[in-house]
Amino acid sequence: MIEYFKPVPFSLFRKDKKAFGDALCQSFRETGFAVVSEHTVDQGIIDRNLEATKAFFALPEEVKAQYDGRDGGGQRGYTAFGTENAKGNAHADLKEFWHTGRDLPVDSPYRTTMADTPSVSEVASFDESTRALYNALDEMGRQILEGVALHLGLPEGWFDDKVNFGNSILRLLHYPPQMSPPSEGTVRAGAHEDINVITLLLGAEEAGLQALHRSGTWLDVNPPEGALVINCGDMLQRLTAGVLPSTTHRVLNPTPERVKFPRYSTPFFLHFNQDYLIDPLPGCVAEGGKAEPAITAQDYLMERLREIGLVKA
Ligand SMILES: O=C(O)CCC(=O)C(=O)O
Ligand SMILES: [Fe+2]
Repeated sequence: MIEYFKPVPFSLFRKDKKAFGDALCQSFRETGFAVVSEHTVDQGIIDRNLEATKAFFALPEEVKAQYDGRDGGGQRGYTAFGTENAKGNAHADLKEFWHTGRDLPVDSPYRTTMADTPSVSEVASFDESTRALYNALDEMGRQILEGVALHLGLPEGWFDDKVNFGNSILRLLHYPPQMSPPSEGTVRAGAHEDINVITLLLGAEEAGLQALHRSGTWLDVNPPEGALVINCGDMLQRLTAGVLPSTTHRVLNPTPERVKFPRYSTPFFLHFNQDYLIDPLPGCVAEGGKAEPAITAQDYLMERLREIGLVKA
């Protein structure tokens, strides 16, 4: 029997980057997902972020509503419970979330499309601890992409100048406890694909995350304590002509024993720079991939945000 999501230790990256990239991408090719153990994101940074996350979501609804990011397509700040729906899904997900974006230099040309993140005054450590986690996951993602580049036969730094000012987003997710059963057909997160290049996910130890294998089976993604879940998004799929697939995934409602427990998970959606033209890699097309027309990261993002209801058509 195939063992899906066998953790790939990040220590291998330091010994042999190509071997790390191959192990990671072998898992991506099979399921679109991989689990990375021994990652180097500082535990203190993770803990401080989680503490600030819990404090923020515990604030009164009207306080959180001051940070509503709906005008900007939900790309920064707060999105209330019951707002986002997965593409093609009639029901909104049973979650609320916060988005922290990149802290750009004052004179950055990317400011025209990338808004600042609101500062949260009610939780003293919020701005600092979310920024620290954003930066740590940004760096971790850059290193993961070195492995991906080597696997694809590209120079190891190939992604560096294509993601260094990317519109990457740290999402703090809160799925509240479900003391009474949710209405028919609603789930914590409906089946969807991620839009970005890769996603680095912390906090998936609380069960519920599943990935749809191409055989049609939903696979439980149950990372060991302290591991990172990494998955390919649509932009990486498009770049690799489908060789590294953006796999459909969802978060199920808790089992009866776990209904009292909230779920806090933290995906970091790593994006390309907005002006990067996503053009399929010739090597992947030669491998038998299916090429789609080139599109800029910004145009692609807007197309997808309309589909999930965060930007009105
Ligand atoms: O909460 C999770 O484990 C996954 C969340 C997710 O897939 C998303 O927000 O895109
Ligand atoms: Fe997702």
